[in-house]
Amino acid sequence: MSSNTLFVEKLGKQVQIVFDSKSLRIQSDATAIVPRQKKSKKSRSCVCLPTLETNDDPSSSPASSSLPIPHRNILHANYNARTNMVQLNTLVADKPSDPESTTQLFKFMYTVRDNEQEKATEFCQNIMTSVYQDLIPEKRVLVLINPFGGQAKAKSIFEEKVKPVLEAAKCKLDIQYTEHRYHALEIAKGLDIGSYDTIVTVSGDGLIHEVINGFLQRPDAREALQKVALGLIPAGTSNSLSISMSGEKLGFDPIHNALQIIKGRPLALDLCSVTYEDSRYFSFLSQSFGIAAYADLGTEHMRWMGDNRTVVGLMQEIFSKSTYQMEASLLIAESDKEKIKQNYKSGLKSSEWKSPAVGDGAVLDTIPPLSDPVPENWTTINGDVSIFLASNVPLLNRGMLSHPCVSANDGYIDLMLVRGGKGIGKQLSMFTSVDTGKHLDMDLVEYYKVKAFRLKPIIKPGKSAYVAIDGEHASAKQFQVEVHQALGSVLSLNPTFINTNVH
Ligand SMILES: Nc1ncnc2c1ncn2[C@@H]1O[C@H](COP(=O)(O)OP(=O)(O)OP(=O)(O)O)[C@@H](O)[C@H]1O
Repeated sequence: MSSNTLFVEKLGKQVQIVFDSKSLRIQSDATAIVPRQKKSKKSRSCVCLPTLETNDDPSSSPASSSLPIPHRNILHANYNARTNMVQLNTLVADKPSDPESTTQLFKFMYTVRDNEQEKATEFCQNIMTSVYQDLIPEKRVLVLINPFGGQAKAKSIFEEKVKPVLEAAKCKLDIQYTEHRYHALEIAKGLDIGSYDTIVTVSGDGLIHEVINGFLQRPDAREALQKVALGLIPAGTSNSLSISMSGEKLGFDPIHNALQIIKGRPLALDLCSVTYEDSRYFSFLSQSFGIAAYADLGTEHMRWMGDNRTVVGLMQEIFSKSTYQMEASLLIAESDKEKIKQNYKSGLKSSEWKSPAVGDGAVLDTIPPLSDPVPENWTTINGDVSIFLASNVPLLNRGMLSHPCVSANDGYIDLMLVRGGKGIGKQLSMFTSVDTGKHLDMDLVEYYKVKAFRLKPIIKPGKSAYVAIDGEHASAKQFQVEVHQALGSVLSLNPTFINTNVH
């Protein structure tokens, strides 16, 4: 695409808008001043559009002009015949050279010169076609907000940071506050899937779990999952899926996540079915037994600590030398840690967008029912463990890169296993390495790629046992898990989870 220029006016002065195959530049607008996002109701400060260099000559080279705004950050362009103005809604990076920079919403409005109305219409249409290409512009979005999520900050995060950005992209918003536990599940289960392009949760991981399960309880589960991608606005304490997609900084940034909803593509996600004797549901994050499950569930009374409570819980368990007894059987695809690392690295290099799985109807398991004997080709491990932690995401918490070789859609569950009796010192050094993923290289850490597993907790007299599925309490009875490759999807700007820099 060759560069395309529109001359417009602001306060009687000429401004030049240049749009090319990479970016949009607004030149000679010394008054590009817009209100900064409100910090409090009282303050309303202003901020100038960052410029590389000011230049008053509109015919000069576009290269020596205002800061380029990349296509990804252009939300909307429109010519309004009634007001005779063009409006350009964009996100501008606070630190343009930093790929992890925060951004702010900027709206530019200019008067179109006489006899240039047709050109202005075409100019804006061209911008919209180029910046959206095969993506859906002006998405129809169902927003579910847990008013109590993330220490009750979800509402203000949405109203103050996210809604203005989605509205600037002219998304059509239906906003619903969840009123009780499982409300989000009921909404997803009864959703008219032809009415929305995406369903967005403003919450922690709990609401995401409910939406996925609501879809999977429908007779048209697969169609629902294919048609309505999930969108995330992190407003919980851990936000495990969000940080696994965007990293610990951007994974908590509401504006980055709003952009992900507007400009993201469906990133296919492996989901797991979890089956007990009398129930079956789906998990998108983790299945845990042992001290990590205790850290999640036995520390609810320490919620005021935020995500630090899990670290405190782990320390309690290590120092009290806790172990947990179980019988587990694994359908192992790979058990060699070096091979797992090599496969992860080569998968990351050749990463392309993988489409969510196609199909229709309900999602059935392929492994034998729980009442059948364990198949002969499964590997059984009996005894005491300190950690049995299966995951579909690399980062289960900030600073907890427990599963550095997870791929979003390779069709495997990553299992980290630490057997019992490994000593306080070794376990402590494992936990101090888990933030970088280096614990993987320690002998006490076993790491498997599995297709399915069966786990039977054996509760020791006088002791509690915890099973956590997606960080929530689950029954400590026998259950089994099977992974379903690329069954779900979430809107993402990247075709993979974060690069965990495995060596
Ligand atoms: N109005 C409501 N009243 C009570 N519970 C609710 C309501 N809306 C949602 N919930 C429940 O709150 C649970 C937790 O929600 P969510 O994951 O959004 O927040 P969080 O617990 O703060 O996040 P995290 O799991 O990351 O700590 C969900 O399981 C959901 O069922």
